[in-house]
This record gives sequence, structure tokens and C-alpha cells, in this order.
Amino acid sequence: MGFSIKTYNQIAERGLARLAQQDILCVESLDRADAILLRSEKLHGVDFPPSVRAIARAGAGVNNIPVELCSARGIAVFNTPGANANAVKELVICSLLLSSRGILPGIQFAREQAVDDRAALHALMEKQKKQFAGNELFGKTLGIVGLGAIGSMVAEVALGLGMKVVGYDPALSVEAAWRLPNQVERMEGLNNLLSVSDYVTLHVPAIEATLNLINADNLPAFKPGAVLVNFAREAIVDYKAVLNALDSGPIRHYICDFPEPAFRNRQDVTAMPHIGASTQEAEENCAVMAAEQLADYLLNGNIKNAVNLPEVSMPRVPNTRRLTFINDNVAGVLGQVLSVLAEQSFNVVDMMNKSHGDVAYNIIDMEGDVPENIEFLIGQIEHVTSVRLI
Ligand SMILES: NC(=O)C1=CN([C@@H]2O[C@H](COP(=O)(O)OP(=O)(O)OC[C@H]3O[C@@H](n4cnc5c(N)ncnc54)[C@H](O)[C@@H]3O)[C@@H](O)[C@H]2O)C=CC1
Ligand SMILES: O=C(O)C(=O)COP(=O)(O)O
Repeated sequence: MGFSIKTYNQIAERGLARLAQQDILCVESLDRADAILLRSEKLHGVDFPPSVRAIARAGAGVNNIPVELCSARGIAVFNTPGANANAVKELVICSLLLSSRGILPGIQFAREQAVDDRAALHALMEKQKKQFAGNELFGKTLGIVGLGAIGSMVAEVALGLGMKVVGYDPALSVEAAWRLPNQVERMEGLNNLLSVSDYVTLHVPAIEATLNLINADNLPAFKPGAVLVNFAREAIVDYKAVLNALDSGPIRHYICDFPEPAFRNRQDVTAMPHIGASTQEAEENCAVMAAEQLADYLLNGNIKNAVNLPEVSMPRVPNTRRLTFINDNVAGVLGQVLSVLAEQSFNVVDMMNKSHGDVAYNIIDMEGDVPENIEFLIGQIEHVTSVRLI
């Protein structure tokens, strides 16, 4: 029987085509779907039927998915690291410019002048343009909080624009550190970064440690006249504290991708409708990557870019059946599974076992006629949370 996937949100056609090429169906109902492919749809509170074995987020942030619950239920959760980073980077640079020059109010002013006489209109523009003067980015300091896929790309462009770049990322991976331009100055604490930056841009995931990362306690540490840019998530910034800091200092502008009713008609807040990743290129990159990862997991049990499972890939051996299972990472589970297989006289030709935190994942390739009830037998073993015979 083929696999089926329930999709949410606008998933780029190129990604959906990858699924069709592998005979994986996109379906309307979640009831019997094997997997979910989505963007920002919130899945907290959704009752996943037992058929669901994997969820792929065509994008970076997985805070819309109950990852812990998925791990406990043996559901793999994938994302697409870096696939939309360039789109966000471009909009962040645009935001630095929007907050530095009278671009938006200047355009608005020019658009609104109902003067038909060309010479009079030109004279009016020359007379009024002083209202829309600003500052250059060159020579200013950009503080980047979170130096992952997006943060490192923003750093590179900002350096190219002649900015000084300082960064803060206590969880920086070795791989991300290698990607980072070496002119980025590492700050030891968040407040140190805030106190020296003319612009602060946030590129961290929404996790417990980053909720209200920018708040009433550290907003006074910002440089007077600084700009805060948030293309990460709304929950990372206490927006009420930001509005207070805009009213009484020290910051002068907040640019974000997450509008709030309280932002309406404020000239010192520029809020976009969560369009950081909304380019054709990013949407296609994310959809293709998510679809390929999902298909490889469903068809072969291989795992790439899962946020709750280890990276595992094993070539298929002809004339074998593949058993995969997820278990709590406690001693003895693999031994019990192998005993069950030995009792049934199955010859194991290849296997792999890897763990990721509290969860372990296993692939076992076997020769011979493996009956479907092996899934049931293995599923009975304590601490096994999910079994598939592929
Ligand atoms: N507005 C939009 O459309 C988009 C928003 N995003 C948001 O941006 C976030 C970052 O995206 P990527 O750069 O692709 O992710 P990434 O995983 O490559 O980088 C995140 C970085 O944040 C760091 N980090 C974690 N906790 C931290 C803390 N407490 N303080 C400082 N740094 C910390 C990590 O070590 C990592 O280097 C996503 O999680 C998502 O929420 C991502 C893409 C599009
Ligand atoms: O990738 C992310 O984390 C994003 O926020 C992009 O969201 P979207 O796919 O545009 O709904």
C-alpha cells in the first residue's frame, strides 16, 4: 500500500511534485495519513491518529509542532535548516535600511501630494525632503542574537555594508561557528551586546530559554536610539515592554514580522505579515527539502534533519525487508528486539542503532519472508514507541 500525506498551508508545487514522483499521495483528511507536511499551521492540540509517523515542517521554526509529544509517540519531526535563510536575510537588511532612512514615510508623502503642476510638485518635494533624511548603516554596530543559518548570513552582508558586527549565541554549534565570518566579535552576555549595538536583530528559535528574551529588565540596556529587529518569533519579545521603551526610551524603532493590534498607526513600529520566508525561492527550497526528507523516511526509514531523532541513513540491500523502530533511550531494548527476531529465525543482514537525547532509532534489514505481525510483536516490547516494516 502506498503512503499518503496530509498537507497544511501553501506548499510549493515543486515540493509536492517530488512526492508524486514517489507515488506518495497528498490527502485532505488526517484520519489515515502516514505523515503531515506543513508550514506555520499550529498543531498543538491536534489529535494525531496512530497512522501518523512523521511531520515535516517546510521551514525552520518547529514551535508550531508539539515536538515532545511527538517524541513520546514515536513520531519523527523534520525541518529544513537554512532553506529559507537567504529570504529572511534580505528582509532583515531591508529593515535596517527602512529604519535608518525616511523611506516609508517619504514614499507615502510623495504618493499623497495631489499637485498636478509638475514644477510645483518638484519644488514641493525639494522643500519637504528634509523631513525624510536619515543615517547610513556604514560604521554602525549591528548586534546579532543567534548566529545560526540566518544570523551568519546577515553578519556577512552587514560586514559588506561596512558595519561592525557583534554576536551572541551561547548554544552555537561547531558547524555554525565555521560558517561565521571571523570579523564577527563574540559578546559574552546579551546585555553586553545590547549596550553596544545601534541595531539588534534576533535570530533564535522560540524555545523556553528564549521566551521574552527581550523584556522590561534588559530593554534599558539598549543604546539610546537603537533599533530592534525581530524576524524570529513574536514570543521572543515582550512587545508591551518594547512599546514602553519606544515611548520613553531607549529604543527608537521596532521592526518585526509579527503584527499586534497595539501596533496599529504607530510610526515607530514597522510590522510585516510574517513574510520573512515568503519568496518563491525559499518556498521551493523548503518544500523540496521537506518532501525529500519525508519520502526517504517513509520509503526507506532514513532520517535527515529530524529535530527529535538522530541522523541515520543505510543503503537498501536487495531482497530484504527493513524493520525500523523508535524507542526510549534505555538499556536493553535492542537486545529484546533481536531476541524476538532470533526466535522467528530471521537472518539480520545489516543494522544500525543511534540515539538522540532520550530517543533511540534503529534500522534492521532482514532476509526471508518477514510476516507483517512482526510489527505487532516488536511494538509489545516495553519502551518501543513506534515500529514500521517497510
Ligand atoms: N520570519 C520568518 O518567516 C522566519 C523566521 N524564522 C525564525 O528564525 C529562527 C532562526 O532560524 P535559523 O537561523 O534558520 O535557525 P538556526 O537553528 O540555524 O539558528 C538558530 C541559532 O540560535 C541559537 N540560539 C539558541 N538559543 C539561543 C539563545 N538563548 N541565545 C542566543 N542564541 C541562541 C542557536 O545556537 C543557533 O545558532 C527560527 O527558529 C524561526 O523561529 C526562520 C525562518 C523564517
Ligand atoms: O521557517 C520559519 O520558521 C518561518 O517562520 C517561515 O514560516 P512560513 O513557512 O512562511 O509560514
